[in-house]
Amino acid sequence: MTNSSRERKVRGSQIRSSRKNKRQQQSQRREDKSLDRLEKQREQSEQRTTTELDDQFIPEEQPFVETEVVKQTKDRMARWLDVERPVHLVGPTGCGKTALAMHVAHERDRPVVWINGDAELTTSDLVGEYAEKERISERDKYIHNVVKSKDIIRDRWVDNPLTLAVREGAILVYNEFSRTKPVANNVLLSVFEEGVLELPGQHGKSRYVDVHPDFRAILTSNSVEYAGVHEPQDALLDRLIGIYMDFYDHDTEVEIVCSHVDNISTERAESVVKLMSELRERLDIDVGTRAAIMAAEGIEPIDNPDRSTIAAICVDVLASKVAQHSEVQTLRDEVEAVIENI
Ligand SMILES: Nc1ncnc2c1ncn2[C@@H]1O[C@H](COP(=O)(O)OP(=O)(O)OP(=O)(O)O)[C@@H](O)[C@H]1O
Repeated sequence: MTNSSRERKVRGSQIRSSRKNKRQQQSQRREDKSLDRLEKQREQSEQRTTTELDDQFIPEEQPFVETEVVKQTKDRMARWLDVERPVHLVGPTGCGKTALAMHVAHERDRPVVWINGDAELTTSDLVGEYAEKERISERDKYIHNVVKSKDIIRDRWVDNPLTLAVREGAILVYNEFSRTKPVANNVLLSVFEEGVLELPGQHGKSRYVDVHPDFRAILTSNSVEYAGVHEPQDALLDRLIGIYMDFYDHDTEVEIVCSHVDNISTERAESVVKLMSELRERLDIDVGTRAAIMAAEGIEPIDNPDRSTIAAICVDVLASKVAQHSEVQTLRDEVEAVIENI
C-alpha cells in the first residue's frame, strides 16, 4: 500500500471515527437535554404539589382550650390515628368537633388539608381533574441559526384536596362529610382499607396513588344531619372509628368563652354559660358553645345589662334557628322564663 493511500485510509478512518464521536456527542447532548427536561418537569410537579398544598384553604387555628375533658377525647383520637384508623367525630352543632379536629390535625406536625362536605361535591372535586392546558415548547438548535420548535399543548391533571393529602401524607379534615353524596365518597373506601387512591379520570399506572404512610383522616358530621341528609354507605362507616361528642362541661365552656371574648370576666362568662346551658336543656334547638360565645360577645360590652337586654341578646343569638317569625315570641318567652329562674 503506497504511503499516500495509507495516509488517505488513516485519514478516512480518522474522519469516520470523528463523525462517530460527533454522532455520539450529539446523541449524548440529546440525552442530557431530555434528562434535564424531565428533571425540570419533576421539580415543577413537586413545586406544584407543595404550592397546591399551600394554596389549600385551611381554617386558621383558633385559640384552643384543653381541659381534662377535652384532653380525654383528644387522646382517644390520637390513639386511633396512631394505628392509622380514620376517626369520625359525631356531635351536635357547635359542640366543638371542628376545633378539636383541627387542633389534633395540627398537633401531628404534618400539612393539614381541609374539605367541606357538600351535596354538590363530586368525586373529581375530591380527587382532581384535567383542569388546565399546559404548553410545552421545545426549541432545538442542532444546526446554527436553524431553530426547530415544537409546541405541545396538553391537558394537565390538577390534584384536588384528597389526592394532595394522600400523596403528601397530610392530615385530612373532612368537615360534615355526610353532606356529600355517598357515591362521591366512594373513593375513600380503598384509601382507608387497601391504602390506594384510585383517580377515575387518570389512565395507566397514574390511575393509582399509594397512600403516603403519614396520611391520616378526621371526618366530622353533625349528629342530627348525619342521621338525615345522605346516609353514608355502610362500607365507609365500617372503616371509621366513631367518637360521639356532646357539649362540653360547664368549666370547659367557661374557659372557651373566656378564650374567645376579650376582657370578659370569668364571673360574667360563668353566668352566660349557665344561662345558655339552661336554654340548651329547655329548648328543642341546639344551643352550642358557639351560641355561648356569641351571647358573651353581645353582653360583655354592656356595663350592667338588665334582664330584658340579656333576653334580647339571647333571642338574637338563637332566632336564626327557629323556622318562623311567629316562633320568635315563644323563644323570647322561654328565654325570659329561664332568666327569671337563674
Ligand atoms: N377546645 C376549644 N377551645 C377553644 N375554642 C373552642 C374549643 N372547642 C370549640 N371551640 C369554639 O366553639 C365554637 C364551636 O366549635 P366548632 O365550630 O368546632 O363546633 P362544631 O361542632 O364543629 O360546629 P358545627 O357543627 O357548626 O361545625 C367555635 O367558635 C370554636 O372555636
